[in-house]
Amino acid sequence: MTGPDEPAALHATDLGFRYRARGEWALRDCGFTLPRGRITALVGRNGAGKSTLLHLAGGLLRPAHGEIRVLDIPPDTAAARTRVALLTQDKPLYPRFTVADTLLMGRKLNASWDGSVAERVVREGGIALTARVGELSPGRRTRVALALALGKRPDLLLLDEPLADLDPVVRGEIMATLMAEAAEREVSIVLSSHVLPDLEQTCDWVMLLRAGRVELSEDTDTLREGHALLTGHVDEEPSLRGHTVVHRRTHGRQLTALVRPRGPVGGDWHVERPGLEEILLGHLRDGPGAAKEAVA
Ligand SMILES: Nc1ncnc2c1ncn2[C@@H]1O[C@H](COP(=O)(O)OP(=O)(O)OP(=O)(O)O)[C@@H](O)[C@H]1O
Repeated sequence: MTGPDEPAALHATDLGFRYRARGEWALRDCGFTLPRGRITALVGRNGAGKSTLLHLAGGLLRPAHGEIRVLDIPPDTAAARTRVALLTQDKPLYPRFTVADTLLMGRKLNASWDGSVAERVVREGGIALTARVGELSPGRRTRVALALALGKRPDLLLLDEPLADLDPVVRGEIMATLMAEAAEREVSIVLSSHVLPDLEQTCDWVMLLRAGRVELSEDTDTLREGHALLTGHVDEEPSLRGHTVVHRRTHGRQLTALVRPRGPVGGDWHVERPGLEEILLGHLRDGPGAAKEAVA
């Protein structure tokens, strides 16, 4: 976790939201700080609350409870609208506009517009400025929407599943563009994604939501160092008492356990350092909050 005085990209206190006054809570009791200058992966099962959180951060929704701040200011202010760009899943673009028209609209709507950045992002995807947006493939439309968001020169970029409809090559290209932008301008990026393998090389902070609550919010190195993948005979299992077993599976008499050790682990285990994907999958399958999810 970051300290309370460190500048935050996103900061929430006791945040709650429900879509209808009497409906289920989509987010509840969320308190977290995402540090600035990082690429944060927002992960969680379907319906965990990722889009809701990004919409709250983008000022499209208002909290029913608690508070969320972006770059230490409220999201529904003019200052936040200038400094924060949100790319939603539906990527609202005008299908009859050409790509050039779309970028011109970006210039007219944003005082801080940088056409060279937007054009570079479009050009890198081999997209003609004369192409009509409605005739582009979904992946190319995503790139145009991203160009519009980056051309705004935001300090915080919120991306709701930007990789969902892209092939692996384009996903890699988009992630490279985002990383370059983050490194060059220290843009803070928060992106929700189900494509775990793509997050390993790019994200340096992870927040995992489960049934509307924050289960993890950590630096990825700390997360890797804090987990161990143990393989051994099932009879060794009692030695795991007192440690957090995030996920376990057996194959015959062999037990493999993803563990968050609380001190030295006894027993006769083969110990490996798991990758980020393995850690996140373990938590998503049945991390500590899984029982709560089952009844949510
Ligand atoms: N417009 C809406 N009206 C009512 N309930 C909604 C609406 N949008 C989302 N929800 C509910 O809020 C909860 C959180 O949904 P949300 O879309 O934020 O999850 P998510 O993690 O983004 O899911 P996914 O990975 O499927 O996109 C879910 O229970 C969902 O059914």
